[in-house]
Amino acid sequence: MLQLDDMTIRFGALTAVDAVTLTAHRNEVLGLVGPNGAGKTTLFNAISGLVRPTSGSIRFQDADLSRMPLHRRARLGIGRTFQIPQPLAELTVRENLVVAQRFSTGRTDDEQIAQVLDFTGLAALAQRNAATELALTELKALEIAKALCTKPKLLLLDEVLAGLETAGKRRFVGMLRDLHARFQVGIVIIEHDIETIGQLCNRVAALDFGHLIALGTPDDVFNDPEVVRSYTGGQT
Ligand SMILES: Nc1ncnc2c1ncn2[C@@H]1O[C@H](COP(=O)(O)OP(=O)(O)OP(=O)(O)O)[C@@H](O)[C@H]1O
Repeated sequence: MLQLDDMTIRFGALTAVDAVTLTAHRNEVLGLVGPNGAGKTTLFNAISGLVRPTSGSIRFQDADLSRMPLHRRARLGIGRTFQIPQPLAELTVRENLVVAQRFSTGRTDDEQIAQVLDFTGLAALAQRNAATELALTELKALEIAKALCTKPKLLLLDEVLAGLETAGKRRFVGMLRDLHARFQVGIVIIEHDIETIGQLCNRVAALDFGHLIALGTPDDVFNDPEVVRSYTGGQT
């Protein structure tokens, strides 16, 4: 479904993503792990169109994304969440969803919005101010709701569970599993919590200094000596 081929992203002298070749299959849940600064968010930015790769290619369902603007990628079915929730100030929860949906599909689908509000547990908060009246878990649910409203085929989730307590995490893992089954959407998730990755992902890709250093089942990847070394800084 998504194919990165030999993709490199440089910021001046810094190589943030280094010759990464990686496929996310239709409907799979792929984890993306690696220490801080490994290049995970930059990889998402390149897929969603915020950053242009220095070289290499990105294909999504046979379309070449390399030079495609942001909104066209969203229209093709690529949805994403951000590490820091970014609700639009002054707007209600529902209005945030309308804006996200219009941006990517060009229209408003009230039924879909109602379904998504319901699914993410935000229906009772639909008229609240999104920027000032939501708790952290609700803001995170809104991030997912905004992405779901765009009717994605592939969801890029950037540390969507970070900062949640154990019970909140458990609830979100359940929601993501339901979402995957109900909306038939493929997921790539950046996540630091090994247990969460194990509960959600079929496969995991590990990055270190921009390199893809391991790819396989969660067990294989987290037991890979190079992955362990990347997290411990060589002190094993
Ligand atoms: N716009 C930019 N300009 C310059 N350097 C950047 C830019 N964006 C990211 N970087 C650098 O690229 C490297 C990879 O950053 P990135 O945010 O992709 O890492 P990450 O794996 O997502 O880390 P974290 O887990 O901390 O979010 C880092 O060294 C970062 O400082």
